Amino acid sequence: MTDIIIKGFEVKDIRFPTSQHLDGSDAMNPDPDYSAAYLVLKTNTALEGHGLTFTIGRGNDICVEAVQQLAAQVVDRPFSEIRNQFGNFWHSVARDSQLRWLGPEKGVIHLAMGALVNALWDLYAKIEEKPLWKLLADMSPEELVDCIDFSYITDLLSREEALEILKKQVGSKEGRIQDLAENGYPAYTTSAGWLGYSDDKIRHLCREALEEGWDCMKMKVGSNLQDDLRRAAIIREEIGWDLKLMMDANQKWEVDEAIENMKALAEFDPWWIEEPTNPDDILGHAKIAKAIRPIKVATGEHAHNRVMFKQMIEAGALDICQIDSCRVGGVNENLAIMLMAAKFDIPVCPHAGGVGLCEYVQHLSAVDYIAISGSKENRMIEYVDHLHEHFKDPVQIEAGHYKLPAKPGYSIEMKTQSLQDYSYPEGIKWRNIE
Ligand SMILES: C[C@H](O)[C@@H](O)[C@@H](O)[C@H](O)C(=O)O
Ligand SMILES: [Mg+2]
Repeated sequence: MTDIIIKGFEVKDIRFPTSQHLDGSDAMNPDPDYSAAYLVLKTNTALEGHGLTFTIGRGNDICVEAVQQLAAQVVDRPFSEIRNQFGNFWHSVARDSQLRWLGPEKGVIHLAMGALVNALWDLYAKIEEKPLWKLLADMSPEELVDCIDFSYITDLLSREEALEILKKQVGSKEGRIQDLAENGYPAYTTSAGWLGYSDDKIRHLCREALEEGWDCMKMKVGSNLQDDLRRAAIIREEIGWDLKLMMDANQKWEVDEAIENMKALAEFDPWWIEEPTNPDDILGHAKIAKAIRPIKVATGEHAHNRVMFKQMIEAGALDICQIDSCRVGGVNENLAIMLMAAKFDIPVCPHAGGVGLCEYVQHLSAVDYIAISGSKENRMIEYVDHLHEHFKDPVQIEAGHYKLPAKPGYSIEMKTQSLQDYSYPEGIKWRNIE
Protein backbone atom coordinates (compact mmCIF):
# COMPACT_ATOMS: atom_id res chain seq x y z
CA MET A 1 0.00 0.00 0.00
CA THR A 2 1.37 3.45 -0.90
CA ASP A 3 2.02 5.62 2.08
CA ILE A 4 -0.76 7.85 3.22
CA ILE A 5 0.29 11.47 3.39
CA ILE A 6 -1.59 14.18 5.24
CA LYS A 7 -2.12 16.84 2.60
CA GLY A 8 -4.13 19.46 4.42
CA PHE A 9 -6.81 20.09 7.02
CA GLU A 10 -9.91 22.06 7.89
CA VAL A 11 -10.96 23.28 11.32
CA LYS A 12 -14.63 23.99 11.92
CA ASP A 13 -16.34 25.89 14.72
CA ILE A 14 -19.38 23.79 15.59
CA ARG A 15 -21.80 24.85 18.31
CA PHE A 16 -25.13 23.53 19.53
CA PRO A 17 -27.63 25.77 21.35
CA THR A 18 -28.07 23.32 24.24
CA SER A 19 -28.47 26.23 26.68
CA GLN A 20 -31.97 26.83 25.31
CA HIS A 21 -33.28 23.87 27.30
CA LEU A 22 -30.56 23.97 29.96
CA ASP A 23 -29.26 20.58 28.84
CA GLY A 24 -25.81 20.10 30.31
CA SER A 25 -26.30 22.76 32.99
CA ASP A 26 -24.44 22.54 36.27
CA ALA A 27 -23.47 24.72 39.22
CA MET A 28 -20.54 26.27 37.33
CA ASN A 29 -22.03 26.27 33.82
CA PRO A 30 -25.62 27.46 34.14
CA ASP A 31 -26.27 27.71 30.39
CA PRO A 32 -23.72 25.75 28.34
CA ASP A 33 -23.77 25.61 24.56
CA TYR A 34 -22.05 22.32 23.79
CA SER A 35 -19.39 23.12 21.18
CA ALA A 36 -16.57 21.47 19.31
CA ALA A 37 -13.40 22.61 17.60
CA TYR A 38 -13.69 20.05 14.81
CA LEU A 39 -10.71 18.97 12.75
CA VAL A 40 -10.68 17.12 9.41
CA LEU A 41 -7.31 15.83 8.24
CA LYS A 42 -7.22 15.32 4.47
CA THR A 43 -4.90 12.81 2.87
CA ASN A 44 -3.67 11.87 -0.60
CA THR A 45 -6.42 9.21 -0.56
CA ALA A 46 -10.17 9.31 0.08
CA LEU A 47 -9.51 8.61 3.76
CA GLU A 48 -9.87 11.42 6.27
CA GLY A 49 -9.14 11.64 9.97
CA HIS A 50 -11.78 13.39 12.08
CA GLY A 51 -11.29 14.65 15.61
CA LEU A 52 -12.87 17.18 17.90
CA THR A 53 -12.24 18.76 21.21
CA PHE A 54 -15.18 19.69 23.41
CA THR A 55 -15.61 23.27 24.61
CA ILE A 56 -18.41 25.58 25.62
CA GLY A 57 -19.61 28.53 23.51
CA ARG A 58 -17.16 31.39 23.09
CA GLY A 59 -14.28 29.25 24.33
CA ASN A 60 -14.47 27.59 20.95
CA ASP A 61 -13.11 30.72 19.17
CA ILE A 62 -9.80 30.28 20.92
CA CYS A 63 -9.69 26.52 20.65
CA VAL A 64 -10.28 26.58 16.90
CA GLU A 65 -7.25 28.85 16.47
CA ALA A 66 -5.10 26.56 18.62
CA VAL A 67 -6.15 23.51 16.58
CA GLN A 68 -5.15 25.40 13.39
CA GLN A 69 -1.69 26.01 14.83
CA LEU A 70 -1.14 22.41 15.83
CA ALA A 71 -2.63 20.74 12.77
CA ALA A 72 -0.31 22.72 10.49
CA GLN A 73 2.52 20.61 11.90
CA VAL A 74 1.34 17.38 10.30
CA VAL A 75 0.80 18.66 6.77
CA ASP A 76 2.91 16.84 4.18
CA ARG A 77 3.93 14.21 6.69
CA PRO A 78 3.63 10.54 5.79
CA PHE A 79 1.25 8.94 8.25
CA SER A 80 3.58 5.95 8.75
CA GLU A 81 6.18 8.30 10.23
CA ILE A 82 3.72 9.36 12.95
CA ARG A 83 2.22 5.95 13.58
CA ASN A 84 5.52 4.07 13.83
CA GLN A 85 6.74 6.30 16.64
CA PHE A 86 3.51 7.61 18.03
CA GLY A 87 4.90 8.24 21.53
CA ASN A 88 7.81 10.27 20.11
CA PHE A 89 5.48 12.17 17.80
CA TRP A 90 3.21 12.99 20.75
CA HIS A 91 6.22 14.16 22.76
CA SER A 92 7.41 16.42 19.94
CA VAL A 93 4.01 18.13 19.59
CA ALA A 94 3.76 18.64 23.36
CA ARG A 95 7.27 20.12 23.36
CA ASP A 96 6.77 22.61 20.51
CA SER A 97 8.84 25.34 22.08
CA GLN A 98 6.72 28.29 20.93
CA LEU A 99 3.32 26.80 21.74
CA ARG A 100 4.47 25.06 24.90
CA TRP A 101 4.68 28.42 26.64
CA LEU A 102 0.88 28.50 26.56
CA GLY A 103 0.66 25.40 28.73
CA PRO A 104 2.73 23.39 29.12
CA GLU A 105 0.34 20.54 28.46
CA LYS A 106 -2.68 22.30 29.89
CA GLY A 107 -5.60 24.49 28.95
CA VAL A 108 -6.48 25.49 25.41
CA ILE A 109 -3.30 24.25 23.82
CA HIS A 110 -3.73 20.79 25.32
CA LEU A 111 -7.43 20.64 24.40
CA ALA A 112 -6.32 21.42 20.85
CA MET A 113 -3.77 18.65 21.01
CA GLY A 114 -6.63 16.32 21.95
CA ALA A 115 -8.40 17.20 18.69
CA LEU A 116 -5.28 16.63 16.58
CA VAL A 117 -4.21 13.41 18.26
CA ASN A 118 -7.72 11.97 18.20
CA ALA A 119 -8.07 12.81 14.49
CA LEU A 120 -4.82 10.95 13.83
CA TRP A 121 -6.15 7.90 15.69
CA ASP A 122 -9.40 8.09 13.75
CA LEU A 123 -7.38 8.06 10.54
CA TYR A 124 -5.19 5.21 11.81
CA ALA A 125 -8.23 3.10 12.70
CA LYS A 126 -9.83 3.79 9.33
CA ILE A 127 -6.63 2.80 7.52
CA GLU A 128 -6.62 -0.46 9.47
CA GLU A 129 -10.38 -0.85 8.94
CA LYS A 130 -11.01 -1.39 12.63
CA PRO A 131 -12.91 0.45 15.33
CA LEU A 132 -10.37 2.25 17.50
CA TRP A 133 -10.83 -0.07 20.49
CA LYS A 134 -9.97 -3.07 18.29
CA LEU A 135 -6.91 -1.38 16.80
CA LEU A 136 -5.62 -0.81 20.33
CA ALA A 137 -6.72 -4.20 21.65
CA ASP A 138 -4.83 -5.93 18.82
CA MET A 139 -1.57 -4.15 19.64
CA SER A 140 1.12 -5.98 21.57
CA PRO A 141 2.10 -4.55 24.98
CA GLU A 142 5.30 -3.22 23.37
CA GLU A 143 3.35 -1.47 20.61
CA LEU A 144 1.02 0.08 23.14
CA VAL A 145 3.77 1.45 25.37
CA ASP A 146 5.50 2.86 22.29
CA CYS A 147 2.47 5.16 21.95
CA ILE A 148 3.03 6.65 25.39
CA ASP A 149 5.13 9.61 26.45
CA PHE A 150 6.27 8.65 29.94
CA SER A 151 7.83 12.06 30.66
CA TYR A 152 7.24 13.21 34.24
CA ILE A 153 5.47 10.04 35.36
CA THR A 154 8.35 7.56 35.51
CA ASP A 155 8.53 7.87 39.30
CA LEU A 156 5.03 6.38 39.47
CA LEU A 157 4.91 4.27 36.33
CA SER A 158 7.92 3.20 34.31
CA ARG A 159 7.77 1.80 30.81
CA GLU A 160 8.70 -1.62 32.27
CA GLU A 161 5.88 -1.52 34.82
CA ALA A 162 3.43 -0.51 32.12
CA LEU A 163 4.60 -3.47 30.05
CA GLU A 164 4.10 -5.79 33.00
CA ILE A 165 0.53 -4.57 33.56
CA LEU A 166 -0.31 -5.05 29.88
CA LYS A 167 1.35 -8.45 29.61
CA LYS A 168 -0.79 -9.81 32.46
CA GLN A 169 -3.91 -9.23 30.37
CA VAL A 170 -2.74 -10.62 27.04
CA GLY A 171 -3.77 -14.26 27.51
CA SER A 172 -7.33 -13.46 28.53
CA LYS A 173 -8.13 -10.61 26.12
CA GLU A 174 -10.33 -12.66 23.82
CA GLY A 175 -12.70 -13.65 26.60
CA ARG A 176 -13.22 -10.04 27.53
CA ILE A 177 -13.84 -9.00 23.94
CA GLN A 178 -16.46 -11.74 23.77
CA ASP A 179 -18.01 -10.50 27.00
CA LEU A 180 -18.23 -6.93 25.69
CA ALA A 181 -19.75 -8.14 22.43
CA GLU A 182 -22.40 -10.05 24.36
CA ASN A 183 -23.08 -7.81 27.34
CA GLY A 184 -21.75 -4.36 26.49
CA TYR A 185 -20.07 -2.01 28.94
CA PRO A 186 -21.97 -0.71 32.00
CA ALA A 187 -23.04 2.93 31.95
CA TYR A 188 -24.81 5.54 34.03
CA THR A 189 -26.98 8.42 32.88
CA THR A 190 -26.63 12.08 33.76
CA SER A 191 -29.53 13.12 31.57
CA ALA A 192 -32.11 13.31 34.35
CA GLY A 193 -30.09 15.41 36.74
CA TRP A 194 -28.97 18.63 35.03
CA LEU A 195 -29.08 21.54 37.42
CA GLY A 196 -31.38 23.80 35.42
CA TYR A 197 -34.18 21.22 35.14
CA SER A 198 -37.38 21.76 37.11
CA ASP A 199 -38.40 19.31 39.84
CA ASP A 200 -41.19 18.01 37.60
CA LYS A 201 -38.84 17.42 34.72
CA ILE A 202 -36.41 15.57 36.99
CA ARG A 203 -39.23 13.34 38.26
CA HIS A 204 -40.41 12.59 34.78
CA LEU A 205 -36.87 11.90 33.47
CA CYS A 206 -36.15 9.60 36.41
CA ARG A 207 -39.23 7.53 35.56
CA GLU A 208 -38.19 7.42 31.93
CA ALA A 209 -34.66 6.36 32.86
CA LEU A 210 -36.01 3.51 35.00
CA GLU A 211 -38.16 2.31 32.13
CA GLU A 212 -35.13 2.38 29.84
CA GLY A 213 -33.28 0.08 32.23
CA TRP A 214 -30.76 2.45 33.81
CA ASP A 215 -29.51 1.35 37.20
CA CYS A 216 -27.08 4.18 37.98
CA MET A 217 -27.67 7.92 37.75
CA LYS A 218 -25.86 11.15 38.39
CA MET A 219 -27.35 14.41 39.62
CA LYS A 220 -25.90 17.88 39.78
CA VAL A 221 -25.42 19.58 43.15
CA GLY A 222 -23.70 22.77 44.27
CA SER A 223 -26.45 25.33 43.75
CA ASN A 224 -27.54 25.74 47.34
CA LEU A 225 -27.76 22.99 49.87
CA GLN A 226 -31.50 23.20 50.44
CA ASP A 227 -32.15 22.79 46.69
CA ASP A 228 -29.66 19.94 46.49
CA LEU A 229 -31.36 18.14 49.40
CA ARG A 230 -34.80 18.61 47.87
CA ARG A 231 -33.73 17.40 44.45
CA ALA A 232 -31.90 14.41 45.92
CA ALA A 233 -35.06 13.50 47.87
CA ILE A 234 -37.13 13.64 44.67
CA ILE A 235 -34.67 11.43 42.83
CA ARG A 236 -34.50 8.84 45.61
CA GLU A 237 -38.29 8.89 45.83
CA GLU A 238 -38.44 8.05 42.13
CA ILE A 239 -35.57 5.59 41.75
CA GLY A 240 -35.63 3.92 45.16
CA TRP A 241 -32.57 2.94 47.16
CA ASP A 242 -31.15 0.03 45.16
CA LEU A 243 -29.88 2.17 42.32
CA LYS A 244 -26.52 3.89 42.55
CA LEU A 245 -26.77 7.68 42.74
CA MET A 246 -23.77 9.89 42.04
CA MET A 247 -23.45 13.63 42.70
CA ASP A 248 -21.45 16.22 40.77
CA ALA A 249 -20.63 19.65 42.25
CA ASN A 250 -18.63 20.89 39.27
CA GLN A 251 -15.97 22.57 41.43
CA LYS A 252 -18.41 24.81 43.26
CA TRP A 253 -17.40 24.33 46.88
CA GLU A 254 -14.61 25.33 49.24
CA VAL A 255 -12.91 22.30 50.77
CA ASP A 256 -14.61 22.62 54.17
CA GLU A 257 -17.93 23.42 52.54
CA ALA A 258 -17.65 20.25 50.44
CA ILE A 259 -17.10 18.17 53.57
CA GLU A 260 -20.00 19.81 55.39
CA ASN A 261 -22.40 19.58 52.46
CA MET A 262 -21.55 15.97 51.75
CA LYS A 263 -22.23 15.10 55.40
CA ALA A 264 -25.73 16.52 54.85
CA LEU A 265 -26.22 14.85 51.46
CA ALA A 266 -24.95 11.52 52.81
CA GLU A 267 -28.53 10.65 53.85
CA PHE A 268 -29.25 10.04 50.15
CA ASP A 269 -26.48 7.47 49.94
CA PRO A 270 -24.39 8.97 47.13
CA TRP A 271 -21.80 6.61 45.67
CA TRP A 272 -19.45 9.41 44.69
CA ILE A 273 -19.09 13.15 44.81
CA GLU A 274 -17.51 14.48 41.66
CA GLU A 275 -15.33 17.60 41.41
CA PRO A 276 -16.22 18.79 44.92
CA THR A 277 -13.77 21.71 44.69
CA ASN A 278 -11.19 23.33 42.44
CA PRO A 279 -9.77 20.69 40.09
CA ASP A 280 -6.17 21.76 40.78
CA ASP A 281 -6.51 21.33 44.53
CA ILE A 282 -4.91 17.95 44.97
CA LEU A 283 -4.52 18.21 48.73
CA GLY A 284 -8.05 19.60 49.09
CA HIS A 285 -9.45 16.57 47.27
CA ALA A 286 -7.39 14.31 49.52
CA LYS A 287 -8.80 16.03 52.62
CA ILE A 288 -12.34 15.67 51.35
CA ALA A 289 -11.81 12.03 50.40
CA LYS A 290 -10.57 11.23 53.89
CA ALA A 291 -13.36 13.13 55.63
CA ILE A 292 -16.37 11.73 53.77
CA ARG A 293 -15.59 8.01 53.43
CA PRO A 294 -17.25 5.70 52.43
CA ILE A 295 -18.53 8.22 49.86
CA LYS A 296 -15.98 8.24 47.05
CA VAL A 297 -14.34 11.24 45.42
CA ALA A 298 -14.34 11.27 41.63
CA THR A 299 -12.47 13.75 39.49
CA GLY A 300 -10.56 14.20 36.26
CA GLU A 301 -12.69 15.98 33.67
CA HIS A 302 -10.69 19.15 34.36
CA ALA A 303 -7.35 17.52 35.23
CA HIS A 304 -4.87 19.02 32.78
CA ASN A 305 -2.66 16.07 32.07
CA ARG A 306 -1.09 12.80 33.24
CA VAL A 307 1.05 14.67 35.78
CA MET A 308 -2.04 15.89 37.61
CA PHE A 309 -3.45 12.36 37.66
CA LYS A 310 -0.14 11.06 38.97
CA GLN A 311 -0.29 13.44 41.91
CA MET A 312 -3.98 12.85 42.58
CA ILE A 313 -3.36 9.12 42.71
CA GLU A 314 -0.29 9.44 44.93
CA ALA A 315 -2.03 11.82 47.32
CA GLY A 316 -5.09 9.59 47.75
CA ALA A 317 -7.16 12.41 46.23
CA LEU A 318 -9.28 10.32 43.89
CA ASP A 319 -11.18 7.09 44.33
CA ILE A 320 -12.63 7.18 40.81
CA CYS A 321 -10.52 8.29 37.85
CA GLN A 322 -12.52 10.27 35.33
CA ILE A 323 -10.48 10.40 32.16
CA ASP A 324 -11.56 12.89 29.53
CA SER A 325 -10.96 12.11 25.88
CA CYS A 326 -10.21 15.74 24.91
CA ARG A 327 -8.91 17.57 27.99
CA VAL A 328 -5.59 15.73 27.89
CA GLY A 329 -3.66 15.07 24.69
CA GLY A 330 -5.95 12.41 23.26
CA VAL A 331 -5.66 8.63 23.20
CA ASN A 332 -1.94 8.38 23.95
CA GLU A 333 -2.07 10.30 27.22
CA ASN A 334 -5.22 8.50 28.29
CA LEU A 335 -3.40 5.19 27.89
CA ALA A 336 -0.82 6.48 30.37
CA ILE A 337 -3.52 7.61 32.79
CA MET A 338 -5.43 4.33 32.59
CA LEU A 339 -2.21 2.42 33.23
CA MET A 340 -1.44 4.49 36.33
CA ALA A 341 -4.99 3.92 37.58
CA ALA A 342 -4.65 0.19 36.93
CA LYS A 343 -1.44 0.02 38.93
CA PHE A 344 -3.33 1.36 41.96
CA ASP A 345 -6.55 -0.51 41.20
CA ILE A 346 -8.48 2.75 40.86
CA PRO A 347 -11.56 2.35 38.66
CA VAL A 348 -11.66 4.43 35.48
CA CYS A 349 -15.13 5.89 34.86
CA PRO A 350 -14.76 8.29 31.92
CA HIS A 351 -16.34 11.71 31.76
CA ALA A 352 -18.70 12.07 28.81
CA GLY A 353 -20.92 15.10 29.49
CA GLY A 354 -20.35 17.01 26.27
CA VAL A 355 -20.73 16.63 22.53
CA GLY A 356 -18.96 13.60 21.10
CA LEU A 357 -17.50 12.51 24.41
CA CYS A 358 -19.71 9.42 24.71
CA GLU A 359 -18.69 8.47 21.17
CA TYR A 360 -15.02 8.73 22.11
CA VAL A 361 -14.82 7.23 25.57
CA GLN A 362 -16.66 4.01 24.79
CA HIS A 363 -13.47 2.99 22.91
CA LEU A 364 -11.22 3.93 25.83
CA SER A 365 -13.21 2.01 28.42
CA ALA A 366 -13.29 -1.01 26.13
CA VAL A 367 -9.49 -0.92 25.92
CA ASP A 368 -9.20 -0.42 29.67
CA TYR A 369 -11.21 -3.59 30.20
CA ILE A 370 -9.68 -5.67 27.42
CA ALA A 371 -6.02 -4.77 27.73
CA ILE A 372 -5.26 -2.70 30.83
CA SER A 373 -7.27 -3.23 34.03
CA GLY A 374 -9.02 -6.40 32.91
CA SER A 375 -11.96 -5.46 35.13
CA LYS A 376 -15.41 -3.93 34.91
CA GLU A 377 -15.87 -3.87 38.67
CA ASN A 378 -17.03 -0.47 39.90
CA ARG A 379 -16.47 0.87 36.40
CA MET A 380 -19.01 2.56 34.18
CA ILE A 381 -19.12 5.09 31.39
CA GLU A 382 -21.12 8.28 31.67
CA TYR A 383 -23.96 8.70 29.19
CA VAL A 384 -25.74 11.92 28.26
CA ASP A 385 -28.65 11.71 25.92
CA HIS A 386 -27.83 14.71 23.73
CA LEU A 387 -26.68 15.33 20.15
CA HIS A 388 -25.93 11.74 19.13
CA GLU A 389 -28.10 12.19 16.05
CA HIS A 390 -25.33 14.34 14.53
CA PHE A 391 -22.81 11.50 14.36
CA LYS A 392 -22.41 9.02 11.54
CA ASP A 393 -21.68 6.19 13.96
CA PRO A 394 -23.45 7.22 17.17
CA VAL A 395 -23.21 5.31 20.43
CA GLN A 396 -25.76 2.61 20.98
CA ILE A 397 -27.17 2.02 24.40
CA GLU A 398 -29.09 -1.06 25.45
CA ALA A 399 -30.51 -1.44 28.95
CA GLY A 400 -27.96 0.88 30.52
CA HIS A 401 -24.98 -0.54 28.65
CA TYR A 402 -22.86 0.74 25.75
CA LYS A 403 -22.77 -1.66 22.84
CA LEU A 404 -19.33 -2.30 21.39
CA PRO A 405 -18.80 -0.06 18.32
CA ALA A 406 -18.17 -1.96 15.10
CA LYS A 407 -17.37 0.57 12.38
CA PRO A 408 -13.80 1.58 11.49
CA GLY A 409 -12.54 4.75 13.19
CA TYR A 410 -13.05 6.57 16.45
CA SER A 411 -16.88 7.07 15.99
CA ILE A 412 -16.43 10.85 16.02
CA GLU A 413 -17.24 11.77 12.44
CA MET A 414 -20.23 14.11 12.25
CA LYS A 415 -22.80 14.15 9.48
CA THR A 416 -22.05 16.67 6.71
CA GLN A 417 -25.43 18.30 7.17
CA SER A 418 -24.92 18.76 10.89
CA LEU A 419 -21.49 20.29 10.30
CA GLN A 420 -23.09 22.76 7.93
CA ASP A 421 -26.16 23.58 9.99
CA TYR A 422 -24.36 24.09 13.30
CA SER A 423 -21.31 25.97 11.99
CA TYR A 424 -20.91 29.06 14.07
CA PRO A 425 -21.98 31.77 13.32
CA GLU A 426 -23.02 31.16 9.72
CA GLY A 427 -24.91 27.84 10.05
CA ILE A 428 -28.65 27.97 9.52
CA LYS A 429 -29.38 26.91 13.09
CA TRP A 430 -27.53 29.96 14.41
CA ARG A 431 -28.86 32.38 11.81
CA ASN A 432 -32.34 31.45 12.97
CA ILE A 433 -31.50 32.17 16.60
CA GLU A 434 -29.64 35.47 16.37
C1 LIG B 1 -21.13 21.62 31.24
C2 LIG B 1 -21.16 20.12 31.19
O1 LIG B 1 -22.43 19.67 30.82
C3 LIG B 1 -20.77 19.48 32.53
O2 LIG B 1 -21.79 19.75 33.45
C4 LIG B 1 -20.57 18.00 32.37
O3 LIG B 1 -19.47 17.76 31.56
C5 LIG B 1 -20.45 17.31 33.71
O4 LIG B 1 -19.45 17.79 34.51
C6 LIG B 1 -20.40 15.80 33.62
O5 LIG B 1 -19.81 15.21 34.49
O6 LIG B 1 -20.99 15.28 32.69
MG1 LIG C 1 -18.74 16.27 35.91
